[in-house]
Amino acid sequence: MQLLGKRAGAAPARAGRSSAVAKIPVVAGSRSRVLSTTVMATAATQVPVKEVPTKPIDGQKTGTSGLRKKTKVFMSDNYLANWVQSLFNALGDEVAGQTLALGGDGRYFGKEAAQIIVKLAAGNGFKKIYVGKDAIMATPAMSAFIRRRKAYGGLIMSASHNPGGPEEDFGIKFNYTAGEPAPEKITDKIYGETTSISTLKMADIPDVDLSKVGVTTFGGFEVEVVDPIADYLATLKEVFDFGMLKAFVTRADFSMVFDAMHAVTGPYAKAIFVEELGAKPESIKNGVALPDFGGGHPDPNLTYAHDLVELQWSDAGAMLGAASDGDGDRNMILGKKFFVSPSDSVAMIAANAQACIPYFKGGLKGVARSMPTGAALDRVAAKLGLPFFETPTGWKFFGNLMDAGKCSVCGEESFGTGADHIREKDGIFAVLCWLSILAYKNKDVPVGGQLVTVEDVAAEFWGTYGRNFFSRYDYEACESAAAEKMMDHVRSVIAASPPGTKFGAFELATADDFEYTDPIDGSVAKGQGLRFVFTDGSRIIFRLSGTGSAGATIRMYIEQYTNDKARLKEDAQVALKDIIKVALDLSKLQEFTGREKPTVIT
Ligand SMILES: O=P(O)(O)OC[C@H]1O[C@H](O)[C@H](O)[C@@H](O)[C@@H]1O
Ligand SMILES: [Mg+2]
Repeated sequence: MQLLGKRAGAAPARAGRSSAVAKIPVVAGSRSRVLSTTVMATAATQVPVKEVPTKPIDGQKTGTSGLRKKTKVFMSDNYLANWVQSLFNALGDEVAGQTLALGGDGRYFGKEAAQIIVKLAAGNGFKKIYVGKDAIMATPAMSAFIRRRKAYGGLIMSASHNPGGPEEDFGIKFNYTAGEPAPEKITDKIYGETTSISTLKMADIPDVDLSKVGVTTFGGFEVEVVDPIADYLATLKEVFDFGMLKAFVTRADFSMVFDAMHAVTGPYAKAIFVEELGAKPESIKNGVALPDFGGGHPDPNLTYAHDLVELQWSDAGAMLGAASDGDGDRNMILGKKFFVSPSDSVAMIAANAQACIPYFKGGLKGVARSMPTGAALDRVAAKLGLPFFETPTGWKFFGNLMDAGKCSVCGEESFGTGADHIREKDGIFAVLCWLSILAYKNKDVPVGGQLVTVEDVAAEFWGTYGRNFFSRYDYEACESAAAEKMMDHVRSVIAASPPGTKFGAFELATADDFEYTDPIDGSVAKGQGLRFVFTDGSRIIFRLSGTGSAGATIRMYIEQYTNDKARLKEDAQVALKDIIKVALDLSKLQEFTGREKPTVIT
């Protein structure tokens, strides 16, 4: 991937400085006035700029998905401004005259943060910033927006599925020109800049009213407040057959429930499922987006989306149950009394995509999954003769493959599913995929007939491919030193275990610390997870999470394959009991961490 000058022809303007006294007409909403100022102005946009002294702040290193910290930390001193200025410094001259997009998941501090970022964008020579109304834009919607509007990049204010509010988390990340999370080459550079930053370039302009769609200009700088849903919806309409979906969703014998967890997808779900596809308004649960997500933990998994799980396991359960996370990129898919493991979901989508989804009607270019993700997708790739890629954890690793036309559908065990229509994982996309599969498979079933269910789709898949039982145990907020010691111990077990070593009934084929060489740009990512692969294809993997915000989160991933027809519907925890014991024994996890039980089981 070419880093800088990616859209070289687009904006030759330079952010040179002019210290001339500037008389700058300002139109802010209905107000119109003239600012007289002696501060510097960008040559590109003729906006007055204050150079505000600042000092480096420790610990501004970007993790798996941007910078995430406690909201109070983000609100303190120049914490947010330092990071954003460091980003602009890292991008250098490239930003002058460019267009930026901005939005977030609506969490606490988002609107205030947006005002700071607008001023920094103007002060650093951008000529335009799009801001989602009320500073809102779901992560996949931002990716779609950047691509449709050919923006230079976008800033997403989100800590994803982490709780929000004054005592909880805030976050920010940068997505680049193709709508993809910034690659490590950029995030490393940003971090470098945070350690030596001395000046913030803040435009001396008033706050913008973000509650109304419209354009406000300050000299040559433009702020356009946009509907955060329209572009995303337009992209989804290019992927799916909305006519077929509407006909299915409005069937009297179909029901769905989507739990927005009081996070950003509430308004999107209303616009897409209810207004476009005709789902009943009561299909959307917790649809009002709140700055603290109603005090919840907006992570769509069996633990945190428990209201939805309870509903789906009750007699009132819908045919399709789904949930999305804080910023709308994750998804969980449920049938009636049935959970689709994310590793299976991506494989089932890939297996059915060509028949059920217009965007894929020419077939898939290739598929990819992250290393710890269960290997059902591998079997689909083999059967369909598709290129297959195994990447490290983190959506950013799919970007190059997609840009190079090598990957159409990809997914992660961490409730992420997506495709090359954008460069982020996409919760609502996954739900629309499942709706498309159900609509297609039921197209000849008369109303009142025996509908093909989510569980039937899974059973058909397992019947064809066999089943990769998968489970992930999370041990959240462990003491960091203890977690590191455990990982060191596992490394020593790997070093002492040649192929053929027996672990209980399992015979080791290979064990390593996963390393990935990007086939497109040759970049190497090391230390991406300690894995044990056994001769029957079973796997045990240990990683430390890159997204936690307190202590260390240990993730233990377990997988075992069967094509024994009698066992296909077994409960995963029962099927995996023996290998889970092997994993706990070999890692001495309980001994090192003092944890008897995981905090989350997927
Ligand atoms: O296991 P972690 O490092 O916490 O990452 C878990 C997940 O976090 C985010 O959602 C990233 O976008 C994913 O790509 C990643 O799989
Ligand atoms: Mg997310």
